[in-house]
Amino acid sequence: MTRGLFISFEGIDGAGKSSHVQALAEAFRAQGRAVTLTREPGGTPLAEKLRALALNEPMDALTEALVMFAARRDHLLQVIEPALARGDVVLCDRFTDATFAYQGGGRGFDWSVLSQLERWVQATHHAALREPDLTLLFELDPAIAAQRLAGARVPDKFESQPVEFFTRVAAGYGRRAAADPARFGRIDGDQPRDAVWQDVLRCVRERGWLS
Ligand SMILES: Nc1ncnc2c1ncn2[C@@H]1O[C@H](COP(=O)(O)OP(=O)(O)OP(=O)(O)O)[C@@H](O)[C@H]1O
Ligand SMILES: Cc1cn([C@H]2C[C@H](O)[C@@H](COP(=O)(O)O)O2)c(=O)[nH]c1=O
Repeated sequence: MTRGLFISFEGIDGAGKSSHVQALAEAFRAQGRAVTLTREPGGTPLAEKLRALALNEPMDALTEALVMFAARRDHLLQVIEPALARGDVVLCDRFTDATFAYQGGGRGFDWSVLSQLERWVQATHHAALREPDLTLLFELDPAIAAQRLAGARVPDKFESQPVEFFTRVAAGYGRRAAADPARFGRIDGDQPRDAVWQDVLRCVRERGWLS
């Protein structure tokens, strides 16, 4: 049976990851793979309710981290693990690196507490610590990301944060990538869309997952 693959997409708000999630799903399907396309926070009815709270209601950093991990636990058990067990390619728009980047980097919440929560939440019957096989990290200067988002949509609680917040979020992502460089494909988001897409394809092809 084909082994499941777990790929997450990360970056500060406005870094330009979203359209590439759909395109990568189509590339895998064109080669005969079943794809589960999902997102965090969210991906199940319960986790989508938690998403609405997390993105709209004011709360302290620990509460925010707990809501993200509660949503993740439900999503992992209901969607991600069953899909990987079937042999699907799971493409997830954000996963745990976002909690380290936003709650750890952006909000300044304790990194070691997040690591403990990660170990509890991501231990399942199938894996001692479920993590993506590949994380595509879209990197873009926060000032450019803010310009791209300006006027594009009504900002949520995170998108309304100042550029300095996203500078700390980007540093949080950098810290996660430095700790586990083999898992990360770092993509320069400050390029035309097609060049970004070619970099996405290169990261997946060099692992032998797409021809
Ligand atoms: N390579 C690019 N060059 C210029 N603009 C881009 C590029 N990629 C995306 N954009 C534009 O930037 C904005 C943000 O893109 P997108 O929604 O894909 O970002 P995102 O990383 O998914 O953000 P979020 O996580 O907040 O949803 C959109 O208006 C999109 O059209
Ligand atoms: C998983 C996760 C997400 N966030 C933040 C990051 C974004 O601002 C929103 C999600 O919005 P998107 O448009 O779907 O990217 O939530 C977070 O703060 N912590 C997390 O763990």
